[in-house]
Amino acid sequence: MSAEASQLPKIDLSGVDPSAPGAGAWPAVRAQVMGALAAFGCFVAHYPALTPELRAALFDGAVKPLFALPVDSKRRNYYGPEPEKFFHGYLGEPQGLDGQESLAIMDPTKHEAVRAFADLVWPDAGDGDNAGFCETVHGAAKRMAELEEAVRRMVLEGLGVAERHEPLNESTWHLFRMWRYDSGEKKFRHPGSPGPHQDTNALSVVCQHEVEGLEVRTKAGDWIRVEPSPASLVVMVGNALRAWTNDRLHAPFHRVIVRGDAPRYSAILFSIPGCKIQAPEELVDDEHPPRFKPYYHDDFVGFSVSEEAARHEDKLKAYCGL
Ligand SMILES: O=C(O)CCC(=O)C(=O)O
Ligand SMILES: [Fe+2]
Repeated sequence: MSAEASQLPKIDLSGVDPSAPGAGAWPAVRAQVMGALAAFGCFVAHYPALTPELRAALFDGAVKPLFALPVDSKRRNYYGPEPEKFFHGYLGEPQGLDGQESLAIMDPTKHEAVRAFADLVWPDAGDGDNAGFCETVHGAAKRMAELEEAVRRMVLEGLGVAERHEPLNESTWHLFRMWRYDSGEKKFRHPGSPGPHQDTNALSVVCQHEVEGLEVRTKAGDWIRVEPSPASLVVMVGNALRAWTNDRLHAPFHRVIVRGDAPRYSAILFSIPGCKIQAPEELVDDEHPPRFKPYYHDDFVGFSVSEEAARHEDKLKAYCGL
C-alpha cells in the first residue's frame, strides 16, 4: 500500500455550524470536502457536536440493551414487505447473516418515529420507560443528520448547483441503522451485509464505537482501515449521490472485518432520495455526457440483491449505466 493512501483525509468540521450555511469555516471546509469526495468518496469528519458523552450514551445506554433483547423482539422491527422495504428493518440470522445483526429506524430525526420503534421492541414498557432511549437515539441521529445535510449542501454548492439543494433535500429521508458484529472474520453471505459493497443511498455517516472494523478501498485498490475515535465520524458517498452528480463523486467500496475478540457496534445514518435520481441539466454537457439513466432508489436496491447484480462489481453501471 502506498504511504499516501494509508489514511483517509481528515476534515475538521468543528468550525461549521449546520444551521448557518456559508458562515465561519464553511467555505474552507467545503473546498476540503469536495477534494476528499472526488478523490476518496469519503473522509473522516472531526465533529464534536456529536459529543463523546452522547456517543457513549447511544452505544452503552441504547444500542447494547437493544441487541441484548430476544430475537423475537428484534424481529418486530419491520416496516413492510420487500421490495419497497428492502433493508428497512431487522437483519440477522433469518436473512442468512452469520454473526452480525442490525436494527434500523426510519425517519430517526422525528421523535415520534423513534418512539414508535421503541414501543414495538418494548411493547410492555410502562409510560416513560423508553424516554431515555428515545431521547438519546433521536439526539444522536439528529446531530448526524445535521452533518449529513451540511455536507450534501456543500457538495451542491461546490458543483455550482446550490439552488438544487432545497428540492433535493425536501425529498430526502433518513434511515438510522445500528449494527452488532461478533468478533472474528466472518463469511458475509447476505447481499445486504457488510462484505465489500458500495452504499446505494446518497450519503452515509458512520459512527464506529471503540472497536474498529470499517475498511475503505481506494481508487487504486488499497484497503484502508478506519480507526474509531470519540469525536469523529466517517462520511461516505453512495451510488445515489454518485448518479445525481453525473459520476463526479466517487462511491467507495467498503467492508467490515472484526479482527479482535470483542464484539463491535456501529451506527449509520443513511440519506435516501425519495425522488427520481437524475443529474440536473447543469451537470450534463459535452465534456460530461450523461452517465446514468434516471431511476428510483428502491428499484436499484431491488436490482442490487438480484442474481444478475451479483455478477457485476459496479452494480449502478450494470443497472442504469449509459
Ligand atoms: O458497520 C459499519 O461500520 C458499516 C456498515 C455498512 O457498510 C453498511 O451498513 O452499509
Ligand atoms: Fe455500507
